[in-house]
Amino acid sequence: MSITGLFVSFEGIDGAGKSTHIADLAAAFQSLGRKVTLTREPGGTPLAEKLRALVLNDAMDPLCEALLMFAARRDHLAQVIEPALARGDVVLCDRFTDATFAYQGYGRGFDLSVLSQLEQWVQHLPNDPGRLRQPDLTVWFDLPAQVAAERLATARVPDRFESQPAAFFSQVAQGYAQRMQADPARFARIHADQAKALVWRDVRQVFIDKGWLPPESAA
Ligand SMILES: Nc1ncnc2c1ncn2[C@@H]1O[C@H](COP(=O)(O)OP(=O)(O)O)[C@@H](O)[C@H]1O
Ligand SMILES: Cc1cn([C@H]2C[C@H](O)[C@@H](COP(=O)(O)OP(=O)(O)O)O2)c(=O)[nH]c1=O
Repeated sequence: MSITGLFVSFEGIDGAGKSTHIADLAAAFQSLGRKVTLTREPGGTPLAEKLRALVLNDAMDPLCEALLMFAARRDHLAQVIEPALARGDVVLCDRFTDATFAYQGYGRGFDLSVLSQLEQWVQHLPNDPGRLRQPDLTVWFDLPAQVAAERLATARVPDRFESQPAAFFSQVAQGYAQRMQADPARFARIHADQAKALVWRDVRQVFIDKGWLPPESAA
């Protein structure tokens, strides 16, 4: 019997807590005997990691930024995500296309219709060009921009996005809210302004409710 692959993306402004919980989810799936592909965007392949280094560090205009995000995504889908899903893996991806709409679209103010067109070109399914590859579930860590800034102040050296002012992240958060409104069935919104253990409890519950993790395996 073939196992169905699962594609889960994790979203939220920088410092929202995605990385903190993705590793625990991977462990929960692995303890069930599932093979997990843990990956991230921009990045996930040698080429896409090179594009990541450029886009996080070098100054460029918003179109260039959007094109590089989708170029990295194209390679990532072809080399990592599609093969992993075909094998039946659980793919846990730290950010995907919602981030491009939220950061380049709502944060930078770039034309959303151009982003939609790029999404069509890059994400059509190899065997079914009429359909787009989208995550089966997107976990959105929703955290006020001010709280995220406080967490990051002590956590790491900021990159080109992390050094943006709180107003930028409020726009990005609005972008995530719009994306969720457009496709509510795909999203699970997590109230990330809680202690880590409570955020983990809520994240875990989303997967239990989907029937993807049994309650006892994730305790
Ligand atoms: N619920 C939480 N409460 C307080 N600090 C947290 C919480 N979740 C994560 N952090 C801390 O905030 C920082 C950013 O978390 P991280 O998981 O790297 O965010 P992201 O991957 O979304 O950018 C880290 O130092 C992390 O330890
Ligand atoms: C995937 C993606 C990320 N980004 C930005 C968001 C983040 O600031 C940055 C890198 O994301 P991320 O890997 O989440 O960084 P970190 O682990 O350091 O929090 O790239 C975009 O602007 N557009 C995109 O399409």
